Amino acid sequence: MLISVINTSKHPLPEYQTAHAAGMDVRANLTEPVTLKPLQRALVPTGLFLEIPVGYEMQVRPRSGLAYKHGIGLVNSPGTIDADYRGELKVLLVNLSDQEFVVQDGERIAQLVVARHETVAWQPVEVLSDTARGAGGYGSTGVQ
Ligand SMILES: O=c1ccn([C@H]2C[C@H](O)[C@@H](COP(=O)(O)OP(=O)(O)OP(=O)(O)O)O2)c(=O)[nH]1
Repeated sequence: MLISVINTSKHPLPEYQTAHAAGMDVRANLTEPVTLKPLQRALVPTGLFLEIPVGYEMQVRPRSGLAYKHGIGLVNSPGTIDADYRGELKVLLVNLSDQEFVVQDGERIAQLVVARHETVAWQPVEVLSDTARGAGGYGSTGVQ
């Protein structure tokens, strides 16, 4: 699919690293590095402005390498980019490690997955259909 994009960053557009990857790695666009102390968060700019087709959303997801090696995640994982959003795409990083982490300009900080979504209209009713599960949840079938 095609997504219209304005790239005000000094970096290449997000790209798939392998032929069948689901996520495109997106880069930080910084004038100076951002230091994240343990448990600190930061809204990191990308310099990208998108027009996602109606009926689709973009999910901003963590990169497992950054998570595993440095404890870097997303506060709002996954972030949701709406089709009608015209502002700058930003990434809400959090440092979940016990050591400082420095985000460098151009660093691949997250990945972007585009997905179709439905738009719901509610149908209020008095009764829902019976199922074997009923109201069971939260481990009702066992936890192993
Ligand atoms: O990680 C994110 C999450 C959101 N956004 C942008 C795009 C999205 O369309 C908009 C609103 O996001 P969301 O709906 O998650 O925010 P909200 O807290 O519900 O705020 P709002 O009242 O503005 O919808 O902010 C980002 O750039 N990065």
